[in-house]
Formats: sequence, C-alpha cells, structure tokens
Amino acid sequence: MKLVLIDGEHYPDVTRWAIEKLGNVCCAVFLGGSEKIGSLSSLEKRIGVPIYTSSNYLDAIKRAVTENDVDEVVDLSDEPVLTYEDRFRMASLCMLLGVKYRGADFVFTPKPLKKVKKPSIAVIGTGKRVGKTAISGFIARTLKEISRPVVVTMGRGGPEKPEIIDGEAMEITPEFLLKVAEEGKHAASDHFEDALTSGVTTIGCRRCGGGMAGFPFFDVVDEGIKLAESLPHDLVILEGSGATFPAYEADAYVLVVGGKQKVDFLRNYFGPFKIALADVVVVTMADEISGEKREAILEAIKNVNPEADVHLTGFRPRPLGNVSGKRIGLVMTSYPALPKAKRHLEDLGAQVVALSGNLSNRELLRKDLANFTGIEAVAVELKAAAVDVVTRWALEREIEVIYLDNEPVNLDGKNLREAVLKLGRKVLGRGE
Ligand SMILES: Nc1ncnc2c1ncn2[C@@H]1O[C@H](COP(=O)(O)OP(=O)(O)OP(=O)(O)O)[C@@H](O)[C@H]1O
Ligand SMILES: O=C(O)[C@@H](COP(=O)(O)O)OP(=O)(O)O
Repeated sequence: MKLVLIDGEHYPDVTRWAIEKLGNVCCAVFLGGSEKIGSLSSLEKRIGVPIYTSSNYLDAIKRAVTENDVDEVVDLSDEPVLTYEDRFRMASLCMLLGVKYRGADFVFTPKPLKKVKKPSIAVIGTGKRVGKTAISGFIARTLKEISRPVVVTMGRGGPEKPEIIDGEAMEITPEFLLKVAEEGKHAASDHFEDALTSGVTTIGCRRCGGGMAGFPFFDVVDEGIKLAESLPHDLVILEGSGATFPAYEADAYVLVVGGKQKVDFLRNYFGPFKIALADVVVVTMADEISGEKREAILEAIKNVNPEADVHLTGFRPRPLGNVSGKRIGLVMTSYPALPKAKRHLEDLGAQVVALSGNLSNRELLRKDLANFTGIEAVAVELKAAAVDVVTRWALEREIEVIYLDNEPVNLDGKNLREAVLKLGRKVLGRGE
C-alpha cells in the first residue's frame, strides 16, 4: 500500500485527483500549510483516506507506516512546506523503516535487510578513512575475550569469491602479503588488515559502488555470510566499507564518525539514518578538532539518537613489531596523521628519520621512498599501496617491514573496551 505526504498548499480536489491516479493509497500524512484548505476533517472527507498528523511529521510517518501495510511513501508535497533538509530526513526515516520514498523526480529504495543466522554486530562508517577498520579490528580483538568472532568485510579491493584469512592460526608476514599482491589481489584489503591487527579469522568480500543511503550497488556479502555461518565461530562482525554497509539487519550497530568530517553530513542527508541505527557511536580523531566541533557532533547525534552510547576517541598508532632503537621510515595515508604517529614511535624508542603521507598515491609515494635512505625499518599502515609498493620496496632492500595499527583511545573518561564487551555480551545473550 502507498502512504501519501500531502499539504495545505494543494487544493483538496487536486490532492484527491493525485491519490486516485496513484491508486492503492491507504492513508496520508499532513505536513502543514493552510493556503488552500479549510479544516483537516473536511480535507480528510474530500480526499477519502485517513490523515495522520503530528507536530513532528516524522512521528506521523512512523505511526502511519507501522499501523498500515505500507511499502511506499509517495511525496505529493513540495516547497514551501518541504525543504531539501526535510526530504532527506524523510528519506532517512524511510530507509530505516525499509520502505521506498518516491517523489516527482527521485526515488530512494532500501535494500531488504537479511538476517545472519548467528549473533552479529555491524561496524559502519560515515565515510572513507574515518577509522572504521581500526575500530572494527579493536572490536574483534576485544570480543575475542568472550567469544570467537569472525569478521566479514566488503572492501572495494576485496575478492570476487569470498576468501577466509585464518588470522587465528597463521602469521601474516610481509612475505605472505607480497605473494598475495603478486597474485594480483589487493593485499591491503580490510580482511588482511583485520586478520593481521587482531589475530582473528576474517572473510573478505567485495563491493562495487555505494548509494546515498549506504547500500552497495553490487557485492558478494551473501556468500561471505553463508561461509561465516558454516564456521564454528559464534559471533559475526559485519564491517562496512567507506560509507556503505552490508544489507543485513545486525543485532547491534557500532557507527564510526570521523571527527574531521563535515557535521552537515551527520545532521542532513543520510547521516540521521545511520545515527538512528547505532547502539554505540565512536567519534574518531576527536583530539584534533575544536571543542565547538565536538559539541556540534555530539548534538547532531543526540538529536537523532539520544540513547546511543557515544565515545570521543583519538587514534594512537600501534606498531605490530619492535621499533625501539631502530632508524624508521614512517608511511601513512595522510600528512595530518604523521606528527602524532612520529611522536608516539619516538616515545617507543624509535628514531623516525623519514616520513611520507602518500600511502594512497603511488607516484608520490615512490618519490618519497627514493629519499628513505639510511633506514633499518619501514613502519606502514596496511592500507592502499602498503604491500605492492612499500613492502615490495623494503623486501627488495632487506629492510624490515613493521605494520601499524591505529588504536582508539577514549578522550572523554569513558571506556570503549567495556562498552564493546557489554554490547558483545548483550548480542551473545549473556546479559548486560
Ligand atoms: N589524527 C589523524 N588525522 C588524520 N588521519 C588520521 C589521524 N589518525 C589516524 N588517521 C588515519 O585514519 C585512517 C583510519 O584508517 P581506517 O582504515 O581505520 O579507516 P576506514 O574508515 O576503515 O578506511 P577504509 O574504509 O579504507 O577501511 C588511517 O589511515 C590513519 O592514518
Ligand atoms: O579494499 C578494501 O578492503 C578497503 C581497504 O583498502 P584500502 O582503501 O586501505 O586500500 O577499501 P575500502 O572499501 O574501504 O575503500
């Protein structure tokens, strides 16, 4: 059935005419405006379907969809009653309710959310490089304390046929990763990174394209989930990619919000959709933004989901090998990430003598590496060109490769590790 959004800027006969042309309309939500109508009761009689109203139109839409067999919300309203922001708020709500939202020249169609046959936690992000893989790896190694998790990823560099990386049993060495790269695969894909940083079993899938709400265009996650369900592991961690997430209804959601992102992307567009899903929200890189921006981010989250457990965090680089006493070349995905990482490695006894923030730009990276002279080891995040360029370059010169993880550190006195364990126990049915 269709739910129609109507307003008082349309003459009642015009609205009734449109409802008849649509057909199969169960009810209407009145959005406001009074120019061409009398009372709401007279409007309801004229259009012939029940009208839902509320001071907050989102509540009226939610009630109408819940109380009727609605699979599509059709927008018969327009300016000045509706603004772009209003329409994106409605679109977010429709994605959350799993119903199509259609207007004169737009349609937003949610993918049906499937269920995993095991307890599951989704880790989704509001963008690329916000720290989703770092947080997902942290969640996986934390929940190893109370379960046997398997991480299912869906990277833009993932394999066509889902592949298992047994991070529990195997040692993921630079040599192994270079061999993977030489087979033509993206050896820095998330399933390799999670297996390396957290010692968990991972299943790598691929996706191509991503919609505005966050659904992928194509992906092979279904086969990946079937594989995860066939393993003896008791918890599935569904890791998104960039701003997309797998079309599965997880038992719990952890949303990763980049502190350096535009707050507008949280307040508007499909930010409210993702925020509404979250049980836990991790704001990353919050140590590098102003108090004012932190407050704006916290407010944007609270306005949509006041129940969410929000954590303000910063990243601390975690070398997966010993850096003490070594002359190190440091390579990361961006220059802003370098100063803190350099300081931290030096605190661990390293002598950082060369830097590059061009891990995601192979041409500039190669130029930087040409100046990496006199180093004993290269410290690099397992992302982008970390294997096919940096690891190859280092092994050819018998230089040690030390991969870097990014460890979240609470800045707000809260405890993300405890929050993750609590969420894990809840999802596993072991109480709070
Ligand atoms: N203070 C900082 N400023 C900018 N970038 C930072 C800072 N601290 C860490 N980073 C970067 O944030 C990135 C987080 O990477 P991560 O892979 O976890 O993000 P992601 O959202 O999972 O990306 P992807 O979708 O590629 O997996 C790292 O590349 C790291 O260098
Ligand atoms: O291919 C993957 O698994 C990830 C990570 O690869 P890098 O971006 O780190 O190369 O890409 P994503 O889908 O997150 O853009």
